Amino acid sequence: MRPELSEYTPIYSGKVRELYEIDDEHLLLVASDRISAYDYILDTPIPDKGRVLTAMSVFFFDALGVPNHLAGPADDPRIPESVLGRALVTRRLEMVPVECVARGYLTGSGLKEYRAGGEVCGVPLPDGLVDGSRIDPPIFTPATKAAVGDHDENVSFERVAEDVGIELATRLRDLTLDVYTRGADIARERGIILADTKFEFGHSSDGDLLLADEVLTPDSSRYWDGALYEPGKTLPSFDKQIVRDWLTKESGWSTSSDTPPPALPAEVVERTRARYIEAYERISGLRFADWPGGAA
Ligand SMILES: N#Cc1c(N)ncnc1-c1cnn(Cc2cccc(F)c2)c1
Repeated sequence: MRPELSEYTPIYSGKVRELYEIDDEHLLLVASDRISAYDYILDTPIPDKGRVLTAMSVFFFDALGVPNHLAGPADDPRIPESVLGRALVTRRLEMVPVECVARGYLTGSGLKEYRAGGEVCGVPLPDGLVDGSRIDPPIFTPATKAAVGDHDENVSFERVAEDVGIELATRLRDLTLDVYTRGADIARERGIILADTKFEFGHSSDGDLLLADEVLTPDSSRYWDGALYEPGKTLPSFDKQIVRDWLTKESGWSTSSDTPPPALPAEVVERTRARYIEAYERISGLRFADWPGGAA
């Protein structure tokens, strides 16, 4: 008999995820079906989004073999039936207050910084790069965790070293670039570009540095369709472009509108759900139908 979610103490609620306390040593990390676009949490959920992203994290935790915070399998008996498949039992860590970002392609806030000064987080880049340019080797572009609703602030490696010490900063950078590179290689072999990603790390009570949070999901990363890749052409998001295009080209809503986006039509919801499942099945080589939880 599985416990009820109400038996656990909620300790954090993010835009699309929640964190609960199971006991002194363990947390329950829950991924919702909520989707964000243009800094809004949309009214319409995407069925199975939470389960697909949880499955992707577990695939990469297993595939990359990096010491991590997972404390049980996807069907751990401590996981309530109501969130089975979209929740994981983790060890409670002392989180390192750094958003560990790796970029293998120039876009987003990195492109903005580059255009302003030819560098990203203090890392100089060659002249002449454009949106979508490959950055090879990938670069470590950390950020400080923003308050809820704010954007993270990009900072230099030197600032991270001031905050957490040079030894830990160096380990964070090396681990971030190594895990990103191996994850990007796995995705690229399947025709999907992992442009950038954000990791979080924490220390266990034994003092071990462990990879935490979600790993290489479409919510913590930018995924592009490799078949569409062209430097200089703004690349559509593999998972969110269907929603973005409907909102800005068909719904009558605009990003400059001061009203929240409208509800999504069923057809957009279903196509988006299919994109998440496609990304998971292509990258992992596994069938989403075999993942726990879902419609009884
Ligand atoms: N992972 C992890 C973790 C851990 N293993 N131990 C202690 N704290 C955290 C922790 C704290 N904030 N977050 C972000 C986060 C993740 C998921 C859902 C949310 F609502 C918020 C993660």
